[in-house]
Amino acid sequence: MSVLAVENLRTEFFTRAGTLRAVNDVSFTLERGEILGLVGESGSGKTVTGFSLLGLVDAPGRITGGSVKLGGTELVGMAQDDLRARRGREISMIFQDPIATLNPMLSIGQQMRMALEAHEKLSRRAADARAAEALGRVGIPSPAARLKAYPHQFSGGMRQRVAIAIALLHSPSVIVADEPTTALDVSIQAQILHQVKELAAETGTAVIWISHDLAVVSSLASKLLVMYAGRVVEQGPTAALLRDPRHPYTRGLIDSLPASTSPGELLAQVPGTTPSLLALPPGCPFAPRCARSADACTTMPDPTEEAGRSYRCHVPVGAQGAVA
Ligand SMILES: Nc1ncnc2c1ncn2[C@@H]1O[C@H](COP(=O)(O)OP(=O)(O)OP(=O)(O)O)[C@@H](O)[C@H]1O
Repeated sequence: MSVLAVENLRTEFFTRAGTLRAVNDVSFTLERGEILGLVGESGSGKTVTGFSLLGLVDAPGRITGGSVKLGGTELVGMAQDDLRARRGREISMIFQDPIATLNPMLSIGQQMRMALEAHEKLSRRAADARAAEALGRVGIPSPAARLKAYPHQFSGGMRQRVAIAIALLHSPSVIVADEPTTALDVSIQAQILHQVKELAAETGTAVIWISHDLAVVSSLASKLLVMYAGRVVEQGPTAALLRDPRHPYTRGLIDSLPASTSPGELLAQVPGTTPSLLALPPGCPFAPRCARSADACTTMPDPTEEAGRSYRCHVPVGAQGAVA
C-alpha cells in the first residue's frame, strides 16, 4: 500500500474577488522512502497542496473535494483533534524559513523536547538523547552540546538542519518540505539534499520536496509532479520526464535549466506569465503561453496514462502518434 494516496484533491479560496481554485483535481501516490519533487512556477499551487495534505488550510480556504489517505486512513474531513495528533508524528512539514517555526526564546533542546512530549511520554534524559541523535543524523557537529544553543546561534543552513531534525523526530511516514533550501547557498543546499536523500532511504520516510527549481528537485527526487495553475500537468519518473517530457510546460522548464544553456547564452524562459487563478481561460490553462496550442486546447485535456507516467495535453511533445 502507498504511504500516501491523493485522489482528485481540490482546495479553493473563497475570496471577495471570487472563488480561486488553488488545487484542482490533483492525484498522485507516494511510496515508502520515496522522494517526490513537486515543481512549478510561483502561484501554481504547490504550497497549498502541501498545506492541504496536512489539513492546514485556513479560511477563506478549504478542501472542497477529493481524498488524502495516509497509510490507508482518510484525512479529508477528519476532526481537527485527530489531525493534530497525526501531524508531527505521522506527517510533518518543513518550511522555507525555519525562523518561522523555531521559537527564538527557547533553546533547541527545549523545543525538541516539547516536540517529542507532544506525542510521547519520556524522561528528560531520554528526550535529550533522542534530540541529540536526531541532530547528529542531520549532520550537526557535537549535537549533545548544541542542544543548549538558541536558534540565533545557528547559521541559516544549520537552522534548516535543526528544522529537518525536528520533522524527523517521530520518524513520520511522510515529510512535506516546502522550498527548505531555497534561501541557502548552493553548496549548503547540496549537502542538505544529499543528507535528506540518505535519511529517506535509511528511515523509510517518504518526502514531498516542493521547489520552483527543477534542477534542485530533479537531483533529489525519483518522481516528479509538475504543477501549473493548480493542476498536475505531468507526472512520472524523474529520468523519463527530463529525457522525454510530454507536456510543453515541462519542456519549457527543462529548456530554462542552466545545463540546457551554453555559456554566455541567456537562460531561456517559458514565455508569458502564470495566469490568475481567478480568471483562468476555458480549456488548458497553459494554452495562451503554448507554442503547440491548437483548436483542441479550448477543452481541458484529461490525463493520458503512459508507462508509469501521465500528462494532460492534447498536443504532447514527442508522444507516439502525436504531432512532433
Ligand atoms: N490565504 C489565501 N487566500 C487567498 N488565496 C490564496 C491564499 N493562499 C494561497 N492563495 C492562492 O493560491 C494560489 C496558489 O498559491 P501557492 O502558494 O500554493 O503557490 P506556490 O506554487 O506554492 O507558489 P510560491 O512558490 O510562490 O509559494 C495562488 O494564486 C495564491 O494567491
